[in-house]
Amino acid sequence: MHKDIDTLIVTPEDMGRIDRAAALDLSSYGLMERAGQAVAAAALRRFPGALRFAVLCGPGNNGGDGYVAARALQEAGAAVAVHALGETAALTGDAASAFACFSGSVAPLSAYVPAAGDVVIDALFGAGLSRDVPQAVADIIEAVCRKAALPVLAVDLPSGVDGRTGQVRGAAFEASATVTFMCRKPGHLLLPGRSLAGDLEVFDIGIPARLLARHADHMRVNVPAIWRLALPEQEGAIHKYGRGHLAVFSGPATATGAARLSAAAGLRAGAGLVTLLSPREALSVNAAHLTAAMLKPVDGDDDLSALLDDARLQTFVLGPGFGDGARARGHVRLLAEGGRRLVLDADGISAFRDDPAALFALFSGESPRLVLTPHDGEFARLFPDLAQDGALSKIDRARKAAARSNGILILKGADTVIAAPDGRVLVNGNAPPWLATAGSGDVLAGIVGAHLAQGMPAFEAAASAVWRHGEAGRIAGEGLTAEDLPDAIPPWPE
Ligand SMILES: NC(=O)C1=CN([C@@H]2O[C@H](COP(=O)(O)OP(=O)(O)OC[C@H]3O[C@@H](n4cnc5c(N)ncnc54)[C@H](O)[C@@H]3O)[C@@H](O)[C@H]2O)[C@H](O)CC1
Ligand SMILES: [K+]
Repeated sequence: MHKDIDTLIVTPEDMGRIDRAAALDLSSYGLMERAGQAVAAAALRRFPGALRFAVLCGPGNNGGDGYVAARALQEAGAAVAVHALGETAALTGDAASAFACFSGSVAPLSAYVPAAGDVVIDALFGAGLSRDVPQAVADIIEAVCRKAALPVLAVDLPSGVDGRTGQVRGAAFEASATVTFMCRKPGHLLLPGRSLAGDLEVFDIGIPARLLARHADHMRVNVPAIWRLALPEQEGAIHKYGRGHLAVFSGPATATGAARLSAAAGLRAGAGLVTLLSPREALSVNAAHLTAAMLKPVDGDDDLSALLDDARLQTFVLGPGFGDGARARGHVRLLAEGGRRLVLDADGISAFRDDPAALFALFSGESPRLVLTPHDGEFARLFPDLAQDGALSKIDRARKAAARSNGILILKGADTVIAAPDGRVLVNGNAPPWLATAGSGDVLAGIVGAHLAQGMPAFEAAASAVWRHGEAGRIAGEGLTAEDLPDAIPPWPE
């Protein structure tokens, strides 16, 4: 994976480790000073019309950033009201130093009365939030966000958002913007944290990149730089078999549309050839709607076995509109035993709900050639224990599921997570909300299949497919239907 730190995602726990390591070489108060100054600068830049900045400071270093910001705002000539949660005498370390440098008055949090023209600087809790927010904080959040509807600038994270999971602990501010330091945290990217954070600014407070790289896990934002080197060759006229042959299983005559969407997306995403494998009873309905894709009859395992004699057929999509669970299981077994690469989606996933271990056993023990594309409901069918474990973030769930299945997980949603068995994880961020429409997943499965067919490694094939799918959603625009998506799949990024 590429080495840039701008795409790194760092858990609050790892960030704490990084801070401590940085404090060996640098002044940790210096880091806080830069953090607080950056918050003040963002506040002045974003809210030039503010009548007053209400800086709400918590008991830890997030509060410390708040005191630095309050001082900087005051020095800039802005009106500032500072309110503290808990006793300021109990502040320790850098937060105590920041408080000592602030010369204005500090009132209790409970005394804050939101006023029109206020901009709230939320420095109550950041990376150190360890439990649900106290009732007094929930009340202030209600007063600020719901009753007074004031703009909020959050320091590091909106208070109440768990930086590790993006989940709300009791209540959370809804910020117009958030200033965080060095790297994004999972809570900035996973929902609902992502929408509560508003516009995110990542400010460099001077922690050396080598420390970030040394302590960070293998979590990143899904950007083209990560998989660009794994893109298929684009040069010259490549023979259509050279661009790979993708096969997509169709459902019965009453449910063929989903597979055709996958097939159309596969062609647009660059597969040289796409063949729809259709039950005989659905051949005519499929034939009536296909132009560029080819069509072959497959009813049972015997038909499929015969087809697998063709070594050019290496990549399959099974699941969209497929229906029949028993048939799906039989086909998946043949494909696995035949060493094929498989995108398993929708009904293909559900087919293994009674015995997920049987699926994982089929694809165990070698480099991943299974890509699973569940939404949350399908995920719970294969990984019920992970789905129910409230302590896990979406990143944790995808990662554990990838390790267990020896497959690439695309755990779908507006904050899709892509995970590999070796621990690599990407969080996707380019999907517009209107991409969540019927058939959208079928298109994604087809793009993943096309990338696999072109020889990309499974993780990179999946990540780039999720990204192109998101771009297609943007290009097709609001109000799109899934039928619009294949034509909107963009070329590979430069
Ligand atoms: N490199 C950086 O990112 C830097 C970040 N800085 C800021 O420091 C905070 C993290 O500070 P920390 O003291 O670890 O945590 P918090 O201030 O978020 O809160 C800890 C504090 O609050 C108590 N607490 C936790 N949860 C609750 C709760 N639900 N109810 C009541 N009290 C709670 C806990 O016991 C502690 O006392 C980071 O976010 C940045 O803003 C630094 O400026 C340096 C560089
Ligand atoms: K905060």
